[in-house]
Amino acid sequence: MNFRIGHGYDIHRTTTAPGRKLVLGGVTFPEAGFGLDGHSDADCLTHAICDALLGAAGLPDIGHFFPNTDPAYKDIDSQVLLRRVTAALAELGWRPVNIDASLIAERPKIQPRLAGMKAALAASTGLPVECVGLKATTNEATDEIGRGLAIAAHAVALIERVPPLE
Ligand SMILES: Nc1ccn([C@@H]2O[C@H](COP(=O)(O)O)[C@@H](O)[C@H]2O)c(=O)n1
Ligand SMILES: C[C@@]1(CO)OP(=O)(O)OP(=O)(O)OC[C@H]1O
Repeated sequence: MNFRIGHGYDIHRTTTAPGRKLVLGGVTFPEAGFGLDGHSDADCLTHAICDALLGAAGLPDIGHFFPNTDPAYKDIDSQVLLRRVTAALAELGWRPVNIDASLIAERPKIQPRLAGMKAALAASTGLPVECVGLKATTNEATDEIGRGLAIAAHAVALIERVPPLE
């Protein structure tokens, strides 16, 4: 089989802890006035994409490869992890074809920063930017995300075998 698809989901609580910046899709939002809680930089969008790629390849999830008990991953830039996931897939003869993700965040406004986020994710996965889909929606003030207590992301990824099997 030359193509596989995968899905990933992640959610992180918002925090106003000092020094904790909001990072989504490799882009920092200093104007947000809050960050996300986590062992890494807590970039839930990038974590969901990592899991979609890993799932497509039939591999265990992000926490298996980068445990949240390992000091090596304290505050790590999740683009580093996405590059490592892409490299791990390449070792197994897989490369991403496209990714598509949805961010669920009451704020900040993502739209003005979408191009920068797509560019960062394209660079980390080796994809052309037009093969990176990204959307944002609020949860219309419902539930914890809607009250600004968390930000979540869903992602899907298609990967292909290189070289293709006969
Ligand atoms: N954090 C967000 C959420 C939404 N957007 C943009 O606004 C549009 C409308 O959002 P709804 O939740 O009312 O559907 C959405 O389609 C996005 O373009 C955003 O930029 N940042
Ligand atoms: C990448 C890791 C590393 O600790 O990041 P966290 O910030 O702990 O985020 P989470 O999505 O809960 O789990 C993934 C972890 O492997």
